[in-house]
Amino acid sequence: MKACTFVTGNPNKVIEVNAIVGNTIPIRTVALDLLEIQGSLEEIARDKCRRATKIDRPQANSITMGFFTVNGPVIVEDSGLEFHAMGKLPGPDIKYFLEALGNDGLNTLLAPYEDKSADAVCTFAYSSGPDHEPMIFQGRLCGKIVPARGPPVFGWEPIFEFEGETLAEMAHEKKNKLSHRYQALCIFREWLERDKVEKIHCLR
Ligand SMILES: O=c1nc[nH]c2c1ncn2[C@H]1C[C@H](O)[C@@H](COP(=O)(O)OP(=O)(O)OP(=O)(O)O)O1
Ligand SMILES: [Mg+2]
Repeated sequence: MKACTFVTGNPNKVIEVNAIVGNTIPIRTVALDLLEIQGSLEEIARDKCRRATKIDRPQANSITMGFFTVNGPVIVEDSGLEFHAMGKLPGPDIKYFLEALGNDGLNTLLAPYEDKSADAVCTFAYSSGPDHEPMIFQGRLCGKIVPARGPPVFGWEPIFEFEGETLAEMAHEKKNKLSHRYQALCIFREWLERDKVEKIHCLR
C-alpha cells in the first residue's frame, strides 16, 4: 500500500503525527513550508492540500535541500489558537502572533479580559490526488491561556493549560491521547477505515 504524504514545515507536527498514528496509517513526510492563503482554518488547509497534490515535478526542499515529488494521496494540517474573549482571534494567524509577541505577549493580549479560555484547533486536509477535492478532519481542545510553564519546545504549548497542566508540562504520551491533533487524526482514521476497500484503493 502506497503511503500518504504528509507535507509540513514543522518537525514537531511530524513527531506527534507519527506518535499518534504509529503504523495504523502508512505516512511518509516531506519537509516543506507550503504557502498559506488568508482565510479560515478549513480554507487554508484545503488550499494547502490542493497545492501539495500538484507537486508533480522535483521540488527543491528548503529544509533538507533534497529533492522530492509527491504522487498520490496527500495530507496537510493547519493549526489555530482561538481566544474566546477575542472573537476567536488569533485563530489561523497564531503562528505570526507567536513569532511577533512570544508566549508572554500572547498572555498580555488577554490581560484586559477575565475570560482566558481558548480552543486549540487542528485541521487536516486529505486528498487522494490532484483531481480530488480535499476532505477536512478537525479536532478541538478547549483549555485556558496562562503564564508560561514547562519547556518551550513546541509553539504555544507552555501557555495552553488543560485540566491543570500546560501542554508543555504534560507527558507527550498524554498529550498525544487527548490533543486537538489526536482528535483530528482519530476522525481521519475512522473515515479511512470505514469503507476500507475503497480507501485502500485510493492509497495505492
Ligand atoms: O500542538 C501544538 N502545540 C503548541 N503549538 C502548536 C501546536 N500545533 C501547532 N502549534 C504552533 C506552530 C505554529 O506556530 C502555529 C501553527 O501554524 P501552522 O501554519 O499550522 O504550522 P507551521 O507553519 O509551523 O507548519 P505547516 O508547514 O504544517 O503549516 O501553532
Ligand atoms: Mg504553516
